[in-house]
Amino acid sequence: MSLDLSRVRFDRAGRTIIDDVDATLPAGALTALIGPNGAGKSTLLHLIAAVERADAGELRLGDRPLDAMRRRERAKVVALAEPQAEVDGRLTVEASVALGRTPHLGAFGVAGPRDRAIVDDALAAVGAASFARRPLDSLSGGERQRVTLARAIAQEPTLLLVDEPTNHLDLGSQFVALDLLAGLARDGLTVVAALHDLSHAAAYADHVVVLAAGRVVAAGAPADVLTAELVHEVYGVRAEVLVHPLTGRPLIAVASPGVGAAPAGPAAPVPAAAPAASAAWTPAPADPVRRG
Ligand SMILES: Nc1ncnc2c1ncn2[C@@H]1O[C@H](COP(=O)(O)OP(=O)(O)OP(=O)(O)O)[C@@H](O)[C@H]1O
Repeated sequence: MSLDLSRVRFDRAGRTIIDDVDATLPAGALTALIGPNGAGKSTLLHLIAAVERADAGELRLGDRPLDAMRRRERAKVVALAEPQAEVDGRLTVEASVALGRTPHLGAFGVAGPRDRAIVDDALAAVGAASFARRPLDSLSGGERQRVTLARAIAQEPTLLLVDEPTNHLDLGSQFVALDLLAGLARDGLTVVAALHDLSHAAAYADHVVVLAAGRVVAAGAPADVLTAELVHEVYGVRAEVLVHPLTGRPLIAVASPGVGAAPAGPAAPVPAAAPAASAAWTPAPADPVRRG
């Protein structure tokens, strides 16, 4: 089911943090929510997950307003995985992931074989089965991040919200996490991930929503939205959009305004003109990617 946000506003401490946001996050797709620090990404995820309540506007999942759902029902359909989720650190990984089943348990709160199988599958999906019996507070940041994701997956939601899913993860694990989210979207889930790495968004997202100062400044397919102009306007950095040599997806190369500029001072040589921006990157023969 798609998620539709209509004129959503949220004020906090006399400031408008989310400002008249309209967006459609498609069903069965991975939407990347991007934007600079403080843009409002986490806040928007909190409004969708009912951690906070919007001051105005409507949030609809399919044809149902989220606010019309009872708390338990909403907890069944919407899961939020965020790095700062507060869970007792003395719990084992397994017990923590089993909390994801809470909205689905009957009146006595007893987990059955199906619940346990779902927890096992979620642990396996994030590569956490080998440390399932360890207490949370013994884990590294990356291990903990995987457990947070497993808990949300075990919730079997219709809408999965993930705040910075690659936080703390090593290079290989980042791709495992993103592959997992993209796979869940292919299986029909509506997945929304707040991401900082624009190349991750370009590589994995079906849809991108760009927030800046609480407003949607662009939305659409990654190749249409993630342009050099947009990156400069929103992040204030120079960018060039290349073609990834391995995947063919957009690859956003960025540099701070100072990098590549002429050194200061009278003795500085006059720099050669910068090469014109090219739409595609052809790796040189010596490129290690090509040699492999
Ligand atoms: N409890 C609060 N009281 C006052 N302001 C808040 C509160 N929570 C968030 N804000 C402000 O709301 C704005 C949006 O914060 P939010 O965490 O949603 O941004 P973000 O896009 O997720 O940022 P980041 O990329 O840094 O995680 C920020 O300016 C933040 O300081």
